[in-house]
Amino acid sequence: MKAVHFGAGNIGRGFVGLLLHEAGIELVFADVSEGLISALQQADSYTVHQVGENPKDTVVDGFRAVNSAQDPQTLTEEIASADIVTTAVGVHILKFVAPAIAAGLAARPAGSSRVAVMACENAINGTDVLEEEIRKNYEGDDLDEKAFFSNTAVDRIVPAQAADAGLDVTVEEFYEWAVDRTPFGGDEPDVPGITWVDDLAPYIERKLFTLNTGHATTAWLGWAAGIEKISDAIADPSVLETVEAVLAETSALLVAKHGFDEATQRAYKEKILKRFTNAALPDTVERVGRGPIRKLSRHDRVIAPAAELAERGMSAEALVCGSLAAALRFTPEGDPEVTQLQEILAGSDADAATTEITGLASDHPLYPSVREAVVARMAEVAGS
Ligand SMILES: NC(=O)c1ccc[n+]([C@@H]2O[C@H](COP(=O)([O-])OP(=O)(O)OC[C@H]3O[C@@H](n4cnc5c(N)ncnc54)[C@H](O)[C@@H]3O)[C@@H](O)[C@H]2O)c1
Ligand SMILES: O=P(O)(O)OC[C@@H](O)[C@@H](O)[C@H](O)[C@H](O)CO
Repeated sequence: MKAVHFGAGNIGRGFVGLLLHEAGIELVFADVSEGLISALQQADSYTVHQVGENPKDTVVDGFRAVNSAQDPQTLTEEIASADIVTTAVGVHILKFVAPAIAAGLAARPAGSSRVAVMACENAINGTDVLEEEIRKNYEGDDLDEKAFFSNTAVDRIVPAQAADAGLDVTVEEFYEWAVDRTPFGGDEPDVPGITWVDDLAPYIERKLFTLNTGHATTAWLGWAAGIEKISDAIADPSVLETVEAVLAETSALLVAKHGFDEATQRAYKEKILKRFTNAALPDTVERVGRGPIRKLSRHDRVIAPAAELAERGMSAEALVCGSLAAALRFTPEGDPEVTQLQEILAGSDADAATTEITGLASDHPLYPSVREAVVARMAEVAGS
């Protein structure tokens, strides 16, 4: 069995690639970073260093690597004979990898088995986004004979790696890769690291609205407090207090919407907060807070749960006054989305900015409180 994995970054090497390798699957990385690809091509192996209470090193070897920008022919051939295609590139990048996947699928001989395509991104139904882009790019009318598409939820904290780490990756011990079983029709590959589920929606939302909402809030508030590491940020009592308030709101939504048992959700949240405290993991508020435009978009970790809470007449005050307000004030250098967000806040009127940032319609019940937070930040930007 063979997998082509797009994105040989932190999650690619430290999680998805590792689990595919451990399942005995032939692994091919595809990435646009020439330095990374040539390092992978020259290396026999790399090591995944698990840090925390149970440190462990795992060697990954036997992989190949293709530069997807410079060697489309090889990439097409690899996909044409693969069984699995996965991605961990960022949800906004999926449209750029879709043409290569479409070309590889089109090159598969008629009658060959169908490829399982799975996007492993932090987004609700990222594979649906990828599938739509592949369908736009696929030449022919037999795509459904060549591939099927399955949504996933991936969870493992993999920080940005030290400059001298080479290909090695430092990761936390915990991981969960939940995959929608239904498109596999009873023929799931034997990947011991995968948790197969019949209804993925609750898993995706529980992960995104607990871990990622809490993580982002910790990062944005930590950054405002001048803190560099996530483990230090969550140790700050005022940061923790707000994160707890935010997660009380998202937990209430998850319990009401998906019927999670309250005690189970509480334990899930507590375990996540403990993961944030892992001081052996060199994770930073800049990495976790990155991409505020994506993170504040309508279906992501802040506005999606807040909007659903408001629609149900439940409180989203901490999400708006804690998470959103801190995100609007998150201004590290070097993140294009930070620059874009501050430009929107400096240049638009309040209604245009509110809608552009959050995607909320002006008649949505969450809109007035979000607009108020935007107006407060616009006043600061105008006065600075
Ligand atoms: N790091 C984590 O803790 C974590 C955990 C769960 C999910 N995720 C998600 O996984 C995805 C990847 O995150 P990451 O932390 O590994 O980021 P990363 O920046 O370490 O890796 C992304 C990789 O994608 C490559 N890439 C960019 N454009 C590409 C293209 N057009 N074709 C092929 N490769 C391309 C980059 O060169 C990079 O190597 C994101 O969606 C993220 O939200 C991350
Ligand atoms: O990758 P992002 O930018 O969507 O979110 C940053 C972190 O919250 C994220 O990478 C977590 O570490 C990860 O989702 C843990 O499973």
